[in-house]
This record gives sequence, C-alpha cells and structure tokens, in this order.
Amino acid sequence: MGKKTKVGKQRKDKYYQLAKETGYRSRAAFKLIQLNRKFGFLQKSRVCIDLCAAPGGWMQVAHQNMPVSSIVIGVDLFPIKPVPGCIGLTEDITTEKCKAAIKKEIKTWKADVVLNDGAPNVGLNWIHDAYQQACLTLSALKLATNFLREGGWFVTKVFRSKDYHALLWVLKQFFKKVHATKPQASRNESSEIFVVCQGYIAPDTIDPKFLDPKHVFEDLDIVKKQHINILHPEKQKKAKAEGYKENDYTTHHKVKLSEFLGKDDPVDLLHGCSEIVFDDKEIETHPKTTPEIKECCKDIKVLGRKDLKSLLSWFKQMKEYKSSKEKKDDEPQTNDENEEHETNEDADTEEGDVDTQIAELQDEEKRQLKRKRKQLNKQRQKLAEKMNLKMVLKGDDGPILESNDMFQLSDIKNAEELNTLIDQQPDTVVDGDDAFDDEIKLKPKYLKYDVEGSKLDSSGLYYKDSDSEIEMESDSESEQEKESLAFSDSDNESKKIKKLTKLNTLKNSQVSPANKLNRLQSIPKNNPLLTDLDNTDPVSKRTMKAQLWFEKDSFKNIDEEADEGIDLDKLTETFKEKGKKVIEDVESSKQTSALKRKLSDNESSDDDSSDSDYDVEENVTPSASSAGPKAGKEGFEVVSQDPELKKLKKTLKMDAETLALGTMIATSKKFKRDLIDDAWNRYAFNDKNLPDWFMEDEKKHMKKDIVIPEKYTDEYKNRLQDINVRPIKKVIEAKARKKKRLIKKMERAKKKVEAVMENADMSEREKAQQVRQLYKKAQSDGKKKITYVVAKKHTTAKRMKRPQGVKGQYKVVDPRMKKDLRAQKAKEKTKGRGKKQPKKQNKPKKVPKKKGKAK
Ligand SMILES: C[S@@+](CC[C@H](N)C(=O)[O-])C[C@H]1O[C@@H](n2cnc3c(N)ncnc32)[C@H](O)[C@@H]1O
Repeated sequence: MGKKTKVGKQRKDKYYQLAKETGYRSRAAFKLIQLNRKFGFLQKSRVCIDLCAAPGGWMQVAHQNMPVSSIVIGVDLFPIKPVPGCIGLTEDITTEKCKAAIKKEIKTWKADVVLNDGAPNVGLNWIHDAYQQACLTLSALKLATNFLREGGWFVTKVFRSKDYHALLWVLKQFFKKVHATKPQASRNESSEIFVVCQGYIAPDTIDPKFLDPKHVFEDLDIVKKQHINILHPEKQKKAKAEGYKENDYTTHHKVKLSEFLGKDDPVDLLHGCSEIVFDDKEIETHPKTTPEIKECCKDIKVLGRKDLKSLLSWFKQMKEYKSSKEKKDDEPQTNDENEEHETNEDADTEEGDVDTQIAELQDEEKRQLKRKRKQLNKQRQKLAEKMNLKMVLKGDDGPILESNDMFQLSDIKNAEELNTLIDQQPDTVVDGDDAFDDEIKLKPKYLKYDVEGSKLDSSGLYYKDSDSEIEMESDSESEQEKESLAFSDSDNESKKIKKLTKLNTLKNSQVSPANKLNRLQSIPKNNPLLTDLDNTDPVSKRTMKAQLWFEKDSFKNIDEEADEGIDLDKLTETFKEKGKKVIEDVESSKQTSALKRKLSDNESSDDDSSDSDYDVEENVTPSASSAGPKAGKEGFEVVSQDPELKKLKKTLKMDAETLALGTMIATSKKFKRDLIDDAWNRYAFNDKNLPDWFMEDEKKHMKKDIVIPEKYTDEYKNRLQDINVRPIKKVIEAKARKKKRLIKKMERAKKKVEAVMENADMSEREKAQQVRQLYKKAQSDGKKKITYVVAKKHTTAKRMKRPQGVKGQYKVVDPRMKKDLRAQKAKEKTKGRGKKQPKKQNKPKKVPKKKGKAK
C-alpha cells in the first residue's frame, strides 16, 4: 500500500492555500517571491527567461515584479497556459531546439535574469533523480551562459546530493557571488535549496567541460577542477598534488556533537565539516536545541550568515551548560553526606511526587482559569457584537428572573404573618422627609422593580392604571371588604397594608394577564391583604364611567349651545347618550369620501336603514323614534350593531384625510358644528315617495363638500408615509444577520491579513496586493456573476469564443430562447386587440401535395 497523497483541500500547507487565495498558479511562486525579496533581482530586470516554468507561477511573479513592458519568456516541456504579458514556449531545455526557440523570441536582446525551477520526472531512486536534477541544472546554466548579459543573475534550484558541491563549484566559476539559500516556502523535508548567482562574468570562451555533466559530476574530480581557470583555460596551472587525507575519500564530513562541543574555537571545525551528528541525548533534548538548530546541523555547508551565527551562539550556551553541570558533579561529597543522601533519597522522591502533584494541580487550576477567562472574553465579544448591531441596548439587562424569596401575596395566610412581615426592616433607607422618601423606606428589600412609572395617589400609595383592573378581576369582592374592615381599627396599620397591597399589585402588573388571574385565584380567600380599594357598587361604577366619558373635551360645550334651536337641542340631548358612537364612527372608521357617500345615501333614501352612519342622527329626530334605540333599565340606550358598518370599519383604512377630519372634529368645535349642520337639511326627515330624478339630482348637489385644509392632511400623510417606509421586523432581522455575517467574514479576513503582514518574507507590494485580494474576497457575496451571451446564428455554444467586452464567467444561451421571449411579450401586448371585429371566415388551408408515395 502506497502512501496516500493529499489532494486539493486536504492539503493544509499554508503556501498552497495562500497561492489559491491570491491567484498564483503554484505554491512555488512564493519561493521566487521570497528569493527576490532577499536579493532583489527582478526589480531592475527587463528581460527574464524562466526555464521549466509550467504551470507559470514564477512567470506571474516575474511579470508582477519587473518593470512594465518587460519581457518574460517561460519554457517548459509542457504547454503553459498563457500568462498575460508573457511568452510561453514548449521545449525541452536540454535540447538545441530550445536554444533556437528562445533566440527567436529574444532576438538581439540579452537576458538580465535566468530562472530555473526544473525538476525532472522523478521516481526511479533518489540517487538517480538527484543526478538527473543536477544535470538539468547544468543544462539551465548552459542556456543561461548563452543568453545572460554581463552582470546578470542566475537563480536555480539544486538538490543537496553528492553532486551539490560540484555544481556549486561550477557556478562559482561563472558568477561573482553565489548564495545558497532555502526560502521559507520550500518545505523543510525537501532536499531542494536555491542558489542565487549574482554578477555573471560572461567569459569570452567557455570550456565545454564546465557544462558537461560527465565531466562536472565525475567522482573525485573536484580537487582537480579547482585548478581549472575557466576564463583562461590555456593559462591553467598544473595542480599541486596534495591527495586526500588518509581513509577520507569523500567531501562530506560528519562530526560528532561531543567533538564539536569539545572544541574551543568551533569555526575551524565548522569550516571543514558538512554535518554535526547528535550523540548526546541531554543536549539533543535541551530546550535551547530548537528544530532550527537541528536542521542547521544537518547541512553546515549551505548555512547562511544568520544560521551560522545562531549555531555559534547555541554552541556557547551548550558549552556553558556542560561546564556548569560538570562543576556540580565534581563537588566532593562526604561519606556522611552520601549516607544521608541515600536515606533522604526516598523521602525526596516522595516529596518530589507531592511537588509534581501540586504542580499538576496548579497547572490544572491555571488552565481552568484561562478557559474561564476565554469564555468570558467570548461572551463579552458576543455582547459587543450584539450591541453593535443594536440587538441589545446598553443598560437593558433583559428580563430578570426574580428569586423565590420574592414577596408573594399568597404566602400571607393571616394577619399575624402580615404583622411579622411589616415589622421586618427594609434594606433601602433613603433620607428625606417627604412622602415619596417615606414610601421608599417602606419598600421591602425583595421588591426589585422601580417605582418610576407608577403614580402616587392622594393617600400616598403607588398605583398604576392597571391596578383597578386586577382588583376588578377578583371575584371575592365582598369577602375582601370584610377582611379589610377587620383591619381598619388602626389607621396606620391599614395604611401600611394598603401600601403593601398596592406595591404587590404593582409587581403583578408586570406579569401577563393570564398569570395575574391564575395567581389571584390561587390566593386563599381569607387573605387579609385582598381588599377592594374601591368600595363603590358596580352600578354606580358604571354611571361614573359614563360621566367620565362625557367630561371629555368634545362634549364640554354641548350644554352651552342653547341657542341652536329646538332640533339642535334635541340633537345634543341625544348626543349626550349617543355621543360615544358618533365620535367613534367619525374618528375611526371611514374615508371622507365613503363617509360623504354614506351620509348622502342615507339622507336621500327612504329605507329604514337604521344601521348606517347617518342613522345615528336619524334616530335622534322625533320622527324617527320608531327606528330609534330602546332605552335600557338604567337609562342607557341599546344601540344595535350594524353588520354593514362593522364590515366597513374592517375594510376601510385610516387614510390621511379621514384622520385629518377626525382631528378637526376633535379640535375645532365650530368645524364639528358646521359638519353636523351641513349634513342636516330638509330632507333629513325621511320624506317618502320622492321622484327618482329628484333623488338622483339631490345626491349630487344637496351636500356641501367638506374642505379639509392641506396642513392637516399633509401632516397625516407624512406620518403614514413614515410608517410605510419603516422596514418590517423580518427585513431588519435579515439585514442584521447579513451585517453580522459580513462582520465575521471581515474578522476572518483581518486575521489572514495579520498573518500576511507578519510574514517577513514578503515585500510591501506583495503584502498590499494580498491584503487587497483578501478584503475583496471578504466583501464579495460569494455569488459569481454570470453574463448571458446569446449565441450567434449557426454557432454552437461550444464553438463560441469569448465575446468582446464580456468579463468573468459567461454562459452562451440559445438564441431561440430570446426569440421565444420576445414573441411571448409581443403576444401579450396585442392580446385582446381586434376582438370586436367580426370574425373573418378562415380560408381553407391549402394542403401541400406530398411528394412520393404515402407509406
Ligand atoms: C516544479 S515545476 C516548475 C514550477 C514553476 N516554477 C512554477 O512556479 O509554476 C518543474 C517543471 O520542470 C519541468 N521540466 C522538467 N524537465 C524539463 C525539461 N527537460 N525541459 C523543460 N521543462 C522541464 C516540468 O515539466 C515541470 O513543469
């Protein structure tokens, strides 16, 4: 079973993901980005040859970093998908044909930089593959020597194999400076490194042996080669035969760590060694021996200045550590001490165990604390988010669950319990002499609600409008009265009881009505606190209600209008009783036009439609007594509910005019009076058997149009507009959700941006580009915009090229769809036309003669 390779999203590699996000064709692009950031060879280059370039990641980077209108030529065995502004060639870089192809493109120009990221198809065995790669690099170098200008750059990938040093040596012959480096984007486990060669020497003649793999990689030839003068091969001096050290026939030298640490001056040793092998477990597991140090020890030859520095500082630290340890060990121990040491050893181990346990517990505690803090932070963050979205308002804690020790009316069974409760000292004591302060002092500690919003009545009690309702709901009024009488001996005491009762009802007023009723029903009936504060009997209560009704402003001057004449007097009389209905009808139900229509209909018709709007006025006239309402027992009239009116009320909406009319009726007595006057005419007495033509004519002209000033209607129009413009709750919620999603997306993008900003291997330009792309992605709604293009005649969708001016994703659609749609629209336009015209007789269709015989 082979090793499973990770595909697509499974690959968690950060550069792979980053390449996907930023649109680079390969993660290798970041290697070139990092190399260029370090050496800056692309910025001033005008011509670049990218060898082994597919799929084109390096070409993209080169094009982005080189000046505008620079030339980038990419060559690969496989075709490269066109990179905008670059030239792609499909050639084998080891062949002469490839050289000719490049020459054709580059013409007389010289390249400023030659790149090579070549990796041959590998798989036989590592030694073979490494050799192939070294040969490919040499081929790349050969091409570079053909096209590079003097002082140009050659950047190549090299595998660290036995041929590495030979290759490096050759490169050093052609370039002033040769840097071997491993960019961060290159995986640690890969043996590839990148060699950046700076300042091409451009020799006039080159010994072909330098570029011949057979010669370059020939075993044991390195020493010989060191004496070849590539610039002037003819002046070559004969090498002084030094030979190899005894039993040392390789260039790869391993040194043990203990040997390395034993040296006083490690530089000399580092000079000659290729690898430091760890033979000391203690040092290997030491916290200062980081994975980077271990990695550096593996290949000393490729280390840069920085790496060497860190290796040397580590060397110092380890040396100190070793010497201090040795000192400790060397300290003489007396025999007694040794014995004591042995006896105490057990105790020490026990103590050690306890210590470790304590340490563990402490660790656990710390972890828990950290977790809690994290949770708290999360909650805070969520709350802040909600507050940002205005889902939660500052200072509004939402509904508070009251504790069970809340004051419960049902808990008090008798007077004694009540007394003990009253004797309890309140928690809150507010200084002050006025009545309000006294009330606060009396407030028991478990009453958590605010007294704001409740009013103080004459007896110094808090009350809310809903209080009376609650009391009315109690069906044991008489019993409660009795109970309250029992407590009326002492004035003070009864006051206190009243206060408590009121406070309790205040509390109950915050509970839902259903709960209120349930609670009241569950309270024992002999509870001394359940008293009806309103002692009046139900009948007088109702008459009082009626009186209150007629104390409204709209009825105030009705009595004063004595000079209105007999009819009006009667009218006002009846108004007193029926006023409520008139006002309700006028204020609440109709649009003005509907009202007018209704009024005129009723005036002119002979019907006894006693339920119409005008009916109310009709009923008050003496002649209409038969249709009038019946007087109830208590002097109240029973007015029949008009089903038509009900329907009208339901269907009619309060428009601006109706509301304005209502306002005018309520605010201007004169207007109200005029309105009634205008509706009152000689035909209001239900004259019967009038001719139809007369009725028709009267309908049009007998009523005066009501003129409503625009300032009233405008005001209501604006108000209604405001209401209509306001979005519904669902829309607000959806918007809030969208906003929340966007904020989350932006936060995620922000984190990614932070990671990009912290990346030291990227230039400012690259960072800015990536940041732009990340934010752009975060702000997009994720839906791809598709442009629909109608296919040309006789062209299939597959064959169609991208039409001009169409960007992004597009879809080619059948032209018939468009045609059909147009036809459908045209059909709808002409629908119904020519219906009235008499039908033409269809001519009989000609039946085409069939050719050939029918089957
Ligand atoms: C690691 S990829 C290069 C990736 C490239 N630098 C990028 O950023 O997209 C190595 C490429 O070397 C190419 N290659 C290998 N041998 C070659 C040869 N003899 N001539 C041309 N290209 C070759 C392979 O086809 C492969 O596409």
